[in-house]
Amino acid sequence: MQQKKLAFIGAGNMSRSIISGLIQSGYDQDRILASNPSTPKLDKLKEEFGIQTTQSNDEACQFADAIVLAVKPQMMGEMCAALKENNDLSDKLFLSIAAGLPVSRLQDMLGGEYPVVRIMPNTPSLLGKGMSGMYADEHVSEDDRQYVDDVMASVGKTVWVTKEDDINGVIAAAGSSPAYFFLFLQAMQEEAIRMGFEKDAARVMVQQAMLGAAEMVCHNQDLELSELRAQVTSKGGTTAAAVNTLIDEGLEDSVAKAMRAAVSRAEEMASQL
Ligand SMILES: NC(=O)C1=CN([C@@H]2O[C@H](COP(=O)(O)OP(=O)(O)OC[C@H]3O[C@@H](n4cnc5c(N)ncnc54)[C@H](OP(=O)(O)O)[C@@H]3O)[C@@H](O)[C@H]2O)C=CC1
Ligand SMILES: O=C(O)[C@@H]1CCC=N1
Repeated sequence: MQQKKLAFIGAGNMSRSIISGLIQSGYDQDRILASNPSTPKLDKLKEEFGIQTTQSNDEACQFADAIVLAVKPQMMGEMCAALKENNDLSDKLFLSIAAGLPVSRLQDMLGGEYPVVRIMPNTPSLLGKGMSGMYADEHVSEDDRQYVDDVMASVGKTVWVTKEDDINGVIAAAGSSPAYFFLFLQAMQEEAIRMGFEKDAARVMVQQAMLGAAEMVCHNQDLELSELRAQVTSKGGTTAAAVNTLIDEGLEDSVAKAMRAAVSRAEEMASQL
């Protein structure tokens, strides 16, 4: 992989996930820098991954060939305004991981038609198990697309979308979705505790079941998900009783509604920011 000097502006959860994955895959730590207004997260990143850190976004900008815009969408306007005021942004490649902010809006904020790749990653990038959807328009060169793909592929799987709006679908299916699974596990753990298990035992059971189920899915690409489910479900047995309850209680409809809510919220953010 090309090892551009890469700066992360905003050293929160998502930057940490990507940086961790990058270091594990051998990216040169001296070519990664993170900036953040407060120091505790920076100190942790420096200690754990040996990367450079600063409290100055301008310093980060001057260091970098490529800049990951990793602040909350609501902070992006103010942060970019200061960046363009104090720095020459020509020759920079921007990678935005912000939900709900289109490339054109980011270019407005940065004050020029700079190359911006929109990325929708997720936090399992921390373990190299991320899923990132990406979009780039004609301002981004083939080389830069390849670089961004290499960066995100080093922390998980990547997919490119050709219509920018499809990034919102990626948010619903992959960016936000780890939280859906955590909620499901949380509900299961709580019920196992009510059934009398210790908290730790309840957690081990549900997490190992989910890990096993995820591995089954990944290792059986030729089988439909419904077939994997059928293999667990004995006729008239316990699984059928449980799964039919989930279906009768409207699980599938709830999941569909939740995913559509994520898309709607991304659209709403795009119109508000
Ligand atoms: N978390 C997730 O699963 C995903 C998040 N995203 C996107 O990633 C982006 C970051 O989210 P996430 O990491 O969760 O958020 P966090 O709140 O964890 O991180 C944001 C960081 O930005 C810092 N910050 C605030 N203002 C500035 C500024 N002016 N200059 C530099 N840094 C600043 C904050 O510092 P401090 O805390 O010190 O104020 C904080 O450390 C968002 O745009 C989100 O949409 C995308 C996909 C998944
Ligand atoms: O909740 C959010 O808005 C961000 C985007 C996807 C995951 N976290």
